[in-house]
Amino acid sequence: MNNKLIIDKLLELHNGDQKQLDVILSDTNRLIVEAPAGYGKTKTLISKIAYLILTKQVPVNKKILALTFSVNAAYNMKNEVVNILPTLLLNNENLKTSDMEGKVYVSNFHGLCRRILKKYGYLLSKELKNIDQLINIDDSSENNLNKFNINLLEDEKKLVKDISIASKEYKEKYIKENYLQYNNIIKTKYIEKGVISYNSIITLTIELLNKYKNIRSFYTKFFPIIIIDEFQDTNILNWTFIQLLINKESKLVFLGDSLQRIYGFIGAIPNLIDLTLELFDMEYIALEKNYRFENNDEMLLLEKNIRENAKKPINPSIKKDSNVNFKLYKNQIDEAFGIVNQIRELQSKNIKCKIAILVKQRGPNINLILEALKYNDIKFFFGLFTDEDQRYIRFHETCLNKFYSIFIEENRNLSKKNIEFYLNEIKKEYNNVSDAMNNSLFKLLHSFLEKIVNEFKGLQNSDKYRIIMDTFMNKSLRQNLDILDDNVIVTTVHGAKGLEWDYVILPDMEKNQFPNYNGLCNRNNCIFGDYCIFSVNENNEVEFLEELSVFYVAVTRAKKEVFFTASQRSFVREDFQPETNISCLLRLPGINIKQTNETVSV
Ligand SMILES: Nc1ncnc2c1ncn2[C@@H]1O[C@H](COP(=O)(O)OP(=O)(O)OP(=O)(O)O)[C@@H](O)[C@H]1O
Repeated sequence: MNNKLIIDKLLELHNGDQKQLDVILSDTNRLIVEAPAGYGKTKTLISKIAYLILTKQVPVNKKILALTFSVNAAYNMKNEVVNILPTLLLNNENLKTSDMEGKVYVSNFHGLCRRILKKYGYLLSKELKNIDQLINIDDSSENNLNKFNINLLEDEKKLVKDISIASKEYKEKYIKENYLQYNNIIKTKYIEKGVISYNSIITLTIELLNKYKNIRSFYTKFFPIIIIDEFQDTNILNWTFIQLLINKESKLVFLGDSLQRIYGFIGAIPNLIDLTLELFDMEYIALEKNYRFENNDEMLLLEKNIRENAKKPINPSIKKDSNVNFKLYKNQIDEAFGIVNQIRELQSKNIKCKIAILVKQRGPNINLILEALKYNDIKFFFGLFTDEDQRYIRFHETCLNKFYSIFIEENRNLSKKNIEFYLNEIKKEYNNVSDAMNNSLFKLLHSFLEKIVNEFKGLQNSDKYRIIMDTFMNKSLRQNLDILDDNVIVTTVHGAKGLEWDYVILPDMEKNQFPNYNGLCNRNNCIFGDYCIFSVNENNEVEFLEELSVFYVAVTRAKKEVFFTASQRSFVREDFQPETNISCLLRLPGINIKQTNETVSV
């Protein structure tokens, strides 16, 4: 088919953005694309995949491997590739999109490893054939081991713990020297109890590919093109694994933003983009235009100034200050009611506007905010589950088991009737108990299944089943917050990654909260005083950048405006604490808080 026509269509779809086009059309074998939030990385990546397929750059019987960090992002990507293909095909009768969607395998790291183990894992342990039935646990917590009666000897316990620490602290040497021993523990003690750990899904795949060169060589050839989105979040296990699939001929495209590395605490490798540039002698393209804040000078300036602080933390070069909305309340009860007023004001201008209240972590203050929202009849979606939340984890296990028995074993299709039956069966498991958490989880599940049926129409049934089961296995329902019809959502910054709302409200902008105590505030270099003026130096720069990344991700979720709030007095365990200070993040160079002291009548 005529490449010129495709390129013209891509130019139109990308509004003539030459940098994005450079990425899409580039034929280099090694490419890194770096760009801040909202510069169109994902959009560009989708077009690149479509372009590679349409211009027949994916050999017969081979696939593009497109990996990302979250399951949801992976499947949205696949869906968008399927949707864009017909647009680019320009009614070319000879090419069918159904023939082409099979040319890309989209997944997250765990999904891909699980698939490889399902096929060939029996070479390491027979039971891995049934990997879908094994319960996935995080074995950094001894409680989880006890829960499944996994009895480890003292030295085994130590090894399990050290592997988890090594993966979080990117201790590559330790992992290379000890992962086989760790795998042996999994094979002999976990699997017989019907359990597998998240880390071992990767380490077992590493063992398999290292031991069986023919399998490794098969996958290396099967995936001649490897694309990784959100590359900055790759941890040492993922990185060790993916390098096994790369050979001299592999075409690599990695996209990311080093400032959005917010999974440092679970081991995302620092400076991975720089390391990889050197290691693979990659070509580098930076995208140049911010589309999320295209017509919003204030947000553009705020985003730019935060980045300047990340670029040169000690002496950032700031041309112009960004004025931000900040309200300081007497105490946290006032803050909660102040947030209610803020929402009312925004909704009075546009009742349908989308608002997110994002918190760094769950704490007493957010409960006050939830109470105030309820008291004032403001409808909201409760999305404060974390990946460690036992109820959240159990919900996914229930959904997976029921899905397996109803749709896989009984071979039912995803009809409206069957989905309704399935949802009712899940509710029955919960004795129809409806509290805030259950209601949210039911709603999330319902919306997620509706999305698969209505929006993912173009995908084959097998793909839809895989998306659903992968989502349950990865405990990823919360990554679907963006499809809810609720206008107000309360969630964590980590839960909001990759999503966007019209307005974002960030409460708790106080010392010990954001940044939190363990992150920065207990460091000697933080000068507590009337104001927390944080001075960055080489001893605290790493921690500073971790906090700044979370702050950056939180701020850039707002398309229109972000509102910061804080309280003078904090309300912890029903006791008032001494005066708090306003977060040092709000007094970074380049950020000017238009502070108003608010009093609220409750
Ligand atoms: N060339 C373009 N023309 C018009 N809109 C665009 C263009 N590129 C991106 N956009 C829009 O800008 C928004 C942000 O794009 P996208 O999500 O791809 O950015 P991103 O760099 O992946 O952001 P983040 O890092 O926050 O995930 C989307 O709504 C997208 O459709």
